[in-house]
Amino acid sequence: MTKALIPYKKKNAKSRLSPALTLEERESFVELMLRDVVTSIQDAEIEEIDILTTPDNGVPKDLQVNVVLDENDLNEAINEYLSHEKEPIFIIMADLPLVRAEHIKDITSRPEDVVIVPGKGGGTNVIFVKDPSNFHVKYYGSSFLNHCNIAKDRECSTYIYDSFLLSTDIDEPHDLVEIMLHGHGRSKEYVLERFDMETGKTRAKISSSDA
Ligand SMILES: Nc1nc2c(ncn2[C@@H]2O[C@H](COP(=O)(O)OP(=O)(O)OP(=O)(O)O)[C@@H](O)[C@H]2O)c(=O)[nH]1
Ligand SMILES: C[C@H](OP(=O)(O)O)C(=O)O
Repeated sequence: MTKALIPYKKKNAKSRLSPALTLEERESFVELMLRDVVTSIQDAEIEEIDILTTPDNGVPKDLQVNVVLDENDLNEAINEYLSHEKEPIFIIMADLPLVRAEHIKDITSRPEDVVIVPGKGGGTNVIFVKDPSNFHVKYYGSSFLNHCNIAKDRECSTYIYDSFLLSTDIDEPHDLVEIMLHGHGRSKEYVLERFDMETGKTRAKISSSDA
């Protein structure tokens, strides 16, 4: 049975959003994005969700998830987790509030050994791996290429899942407008409350609602 794994960091999360959000706002906002991701996974009928986080990062108690604590960095913590798993794992980052249940159902029903969803700029937003102990992750930098190479080295058949919404991780202020345009759930409510949208002849962008 497929399990979902969400790596999650709350403390000083999303430093690249600092030009738009204060520390307190970023820490509240990542929790709302996490809630939206969890809801979509539950809507996709994946019953077991593990949130991999560090001891000082409170996961809201009302979420129906398991909390797995590991103080090591992202790659070490995930690789330790994968090394003990025998069933398929759907690894999704917590900064993907645009994910829908349909994406998750499509990805987890693929026949290949590994499915990778690229993030913009070379990152990796989702990895679905059928045999987790035969895989390891290498996030940061051009992690999409790292993960394609790891799958190749392990002789895994691989599918690259092409999706605008799932490739849109929320890293930088300009990504917030995508939540206004295409989001749902609590993160969308938050962004609509906190910012205005500027539209015109150029791309839509956020502006401060109290400007
Ligand atoms: N368990 C764990 N998760 C992490 C850690 N660092 C980041 N994450 C999670 O990994 C995913 C991708 O992280 P980033 O996009 O780099 O998020 P971030 O580190 O909060 O953002 P920046 O400070 O802007 O780089 C998100 O789901 C984070 O919550 C970590 O040290 N441990
Ligand atoms: C974790 C990292 O996220 P990014 O910095 O690309 O958002 C990656 O996808 O390798």
